[in-house]
Amino acid sequence: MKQVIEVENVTWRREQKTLLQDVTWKVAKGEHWAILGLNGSGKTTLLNMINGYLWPTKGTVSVFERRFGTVDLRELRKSIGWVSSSLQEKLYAGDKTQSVVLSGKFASIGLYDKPSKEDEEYAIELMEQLRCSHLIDRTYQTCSQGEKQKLLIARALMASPKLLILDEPCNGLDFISREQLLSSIERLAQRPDAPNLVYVTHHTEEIVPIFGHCLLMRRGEVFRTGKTRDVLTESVLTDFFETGISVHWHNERAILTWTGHNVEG
Ligand SMILES: Nc1ncnc2c1ncn2[C@@H]1O[C@H](COP(=O)(O)OP(=O)(O)OP(=O)(O)O)[C@@H](O)[C@H]1O
Repeated sequence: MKQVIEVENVTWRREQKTLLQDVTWKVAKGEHWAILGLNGSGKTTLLNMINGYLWPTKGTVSVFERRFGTVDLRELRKSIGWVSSSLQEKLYAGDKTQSVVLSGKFASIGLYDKPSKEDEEYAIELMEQLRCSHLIDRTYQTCSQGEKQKLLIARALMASPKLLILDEPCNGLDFISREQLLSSIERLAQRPDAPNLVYVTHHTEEIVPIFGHCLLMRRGEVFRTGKTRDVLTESVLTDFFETGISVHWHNERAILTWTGHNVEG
């Protein structure tokens, strides 16, 4: 398997609105991508399409070289982890943290099947890797936002996905928790069995060096794809945001400053 995602000339229309317009995006095995775009630019719509929850009006979508329309989507989804705090925030309130992680093995909310000893050990191992094993025996609702995000990533990893989508995982995190979570994600990418990562964010400084490629979405269209260093430049971002942007690289992360005047508050 060489290609993980192949979205070709995809258009999606809903209620006379074109929400995705001729989107082409390819992710090869081993690449980790960041997706950047303003609110409403179509990022979630695109991810829904990759998970087979939406069907393109035009164009084709293949994941793991299997074209939608010819595959069992439920089977395929077992290989895709999607971590989105807004989706899962309320679901596990009273569950023990390790049960939340373990339930990822069964793609269930709550734990209904009896896990094997190996599964239990693997859940603990993942919690250790994500530096959240100290939370064992606590209930999910008592964990902080940053701790919950780590648990949800560990949960997604329980199913050994080949593709892991991290949808704004640093939302609501304080500075330290954010840096800790980014370090966990970097360590995860260095594992020999690491899944391909897709990281959705509004903040370029969260795009750590493991994200070698970047997709810019604007108004339902692909504005630019390419190597992160070629995409996160002053000239590209000034065009993209339609206002003056200066870019300063620090620890191989792009820090943006607004220098333009044509944005109204
Ligand atoms: N089912 C739908 N019917 C009509 N419009 C929709 C539907 N789903 C999304 N939209 C619209 O499509 C546009 C793109 O939405 P989408 O959620 O993909 O953006 P996004 O880039 O993920 O935004 P954000 O960064 O705010 O999460 C928005 O204008 C949204 O209101």
